[in-house]
Amino acid sequence: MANSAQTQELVYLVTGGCGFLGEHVVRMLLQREPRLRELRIFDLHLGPWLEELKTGPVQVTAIQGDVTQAHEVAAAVAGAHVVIHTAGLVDVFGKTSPETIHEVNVQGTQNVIEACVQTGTRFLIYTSSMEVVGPNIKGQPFYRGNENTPYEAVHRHPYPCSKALAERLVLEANGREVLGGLPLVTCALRPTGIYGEGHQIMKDFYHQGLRLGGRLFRAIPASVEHGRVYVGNVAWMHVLVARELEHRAALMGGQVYFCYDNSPYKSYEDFNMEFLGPCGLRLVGTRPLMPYWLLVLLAALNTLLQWLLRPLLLYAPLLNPYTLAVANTTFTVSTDKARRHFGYEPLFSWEESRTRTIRWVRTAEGSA
Ligand SMILES: NC(=O)c1ccc[n+]([C@@H]2O[C@H](COP(=O)([O-])OP(=O)(O)OC[C@H]3O[C@@H](n4cnc5c(N)ncnc54)[C@H](O)[C@@H]3O)[C@@H](O)[C@H]2O)c1
Ligand SMILES: CC(C)CCC[C@@H](C)[C@H]1CC[C@H]2[C@@H]3[C@H](O)C=C4C[C@@H](O)CC[C@]4(C)[C@H]3CC[C@]12C
Repeated sequence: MANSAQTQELVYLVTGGCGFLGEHVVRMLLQREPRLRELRIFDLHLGPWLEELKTGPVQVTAIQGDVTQAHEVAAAVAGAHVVIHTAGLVDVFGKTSPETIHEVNVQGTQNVIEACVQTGTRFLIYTSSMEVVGPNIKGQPFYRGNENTPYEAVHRHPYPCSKALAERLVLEANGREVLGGLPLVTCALRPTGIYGEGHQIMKDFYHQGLRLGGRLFRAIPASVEHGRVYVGNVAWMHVLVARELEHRAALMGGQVYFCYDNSPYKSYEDFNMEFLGPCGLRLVGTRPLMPYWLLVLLAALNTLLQWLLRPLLLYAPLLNPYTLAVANTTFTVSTDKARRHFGYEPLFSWEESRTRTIRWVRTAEGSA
């Protein structure tokens, strides 16, 4: 909790503060940002857990609002020193229309930028995604790449398209004059696949394994490496960037940083087994049990079914051509840019991240 010996003067706003990552950012700020006076949490859906935070030394203000509504965003931003914009529609399963994804992720981000400019907020941190880079539509591998690795970032899917556009808006806004005449300082953080307490897809795989008698069946070759990063470390990076942006504006303004830690490079499924294994699941097969062409066919069939069933119900399975392409393409990051620019070191070791995640999966056992 905040050390009362230090002056509590800062007001932070976290958009999407009730989401998977947002909640970790909120809790991390309360634990590790002693200069915080007020923490505003802006989200479409407010969680009941916010109540317990309201008894601490920092004023916690919960704001139910929609980033697509410019006036709601401006009211929430007014008077904040720092905005951490994590709100977004994370949908690669076709649950939402491309128009809605664009509206929330792109227009919502534009609204946040304009609110900063109009109200005089100088520091904006945007939660971008690895998918701004890739995997691209050609399925080219990105192997242990960094922020400067050349890669043909071409997308068709609405989610990566929206994240790429929003990231560009944020970076281009760096240096814009805000109310009061000072320049806006922005930067973007690009997590790879985040895991940890609250990771819904991990829970879905867990329950699917339980339904299948404690087994999951390998679908993707073990050689396809997938970048993963622990949610606590992603949150810590956000807190550090927010803290350092003012002092290192010339260096950090307009920059992108991949989020990384010491989580091992593994295939998506093998990585999940690091947690699901100790919870009693087994991954069957050292090689994929189905030929890849059959997975491609099933994924295409799912797209067709989704389209046919749309008037009746929402059919949004995990497997579709896009998720298959992402899962089947190597995308891993190896960089130290965050350490060089703002002194980032992961707060949680791999062992601790793993232990915490296993503990969470176990507690999620009965909550299908
Ligand atoms: N989960 C990942 O693996 C991952 C990886 C890279 C980047 N990201 C990015 O991190 C951010 C957070 O992702 P997450 O996994 O925590 O997702 P999440 O869905 O758990 O959280 C997003 C939050 O945004 C809120 N939100 C959605 N639409 C809103 C709107 N119109 N107005 C206000 N709030 C709205 C949601 O209610 C939710 O609380 C997103 O921007 C996402 O693109 C996530
Ligand atoms: C082929 C099936 C058996 C397996 C399907 C797994 C699939 C649902 C997983 C694989 C990779 C996952 C994505 C990856 O971790 C990174 C991100 C970036 C982030 O911005 C949003 C989430 C997303 C797209 C993950 C979604 C689920 C994916 C596609």
